Amino acid sequence: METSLNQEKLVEEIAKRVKEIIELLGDNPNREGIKETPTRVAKALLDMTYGLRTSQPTIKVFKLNEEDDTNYEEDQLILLRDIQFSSLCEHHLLPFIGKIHVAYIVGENGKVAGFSKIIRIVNYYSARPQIQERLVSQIADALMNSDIKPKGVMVMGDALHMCVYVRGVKDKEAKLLSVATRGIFKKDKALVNKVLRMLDSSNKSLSLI
Ligand SMILES: Nc1nc2c(ncn2[C@@H]2O[C@H](COP(=O)(O)OP(=O)(O)OP(=O)(O)O)[C@@H](O)[C@H]2O)c(=O)[nH]1
Ligand SMILES: [Zn+2]
Repeated sequence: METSLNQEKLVEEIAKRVKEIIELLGDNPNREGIKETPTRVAKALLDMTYGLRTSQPTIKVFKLNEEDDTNYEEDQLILLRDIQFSSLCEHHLLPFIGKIHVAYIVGENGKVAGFSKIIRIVNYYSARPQIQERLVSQIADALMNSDIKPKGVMVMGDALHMCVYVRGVKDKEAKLLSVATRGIFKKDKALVNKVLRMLDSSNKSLSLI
């Protein structure tokens, strides 16, 4: 984690530059309403990019069948849906916000990931300048390379990009959907479609084949 000393220095240095930007934009950075803004912006930027300065959270795993004799289904499909995320588009440093869905097939070791740890991974890779396609790929790789050693992973992002919403083309409806597949999901299109149906059984157009 960042030390508070580093954090204070960073806030100070970034705030200095934000103050200059406010001036360049034509506002008075010393007026009452805005004089604390450079510090607030600096803190917000640091908060939204903490993933650049910290290491990836550990994915705690549990072994199915460790303490009981339940006959767990082989190749169990696990889907975490509707993980809300916000990230910063690397082209404009504006937020993109939406949902990430993560599916995986339990590997031969019978290990599963702690639910919250996957959300921590989503948050971690979101907390940096990003593009959505890289975000879903990094989450997929983090799970594939973790101790759960799944047979496959599928990560889907569904987000509104503020750089498209508030500026440029100003499209307020367009959402970007991106999917990263690893392992068995690369070969088994029926499995991919099963996940898509689970995510939205009412929207048949989500089918990829
Ligand atoms: N594929 C993808 N594109 C993104 C993402 N975030 C932003 N973009 C796009 O990245 C592109 C950057 O294009 P540029 O032409 O360099 O930027 P620009 O002049 O601001 O483009 P406009 O947005 O069209 O005004 C734009 O088309 C953005 O919509 C993302 O996560 N994935
Ligand atoms: Zn952008």
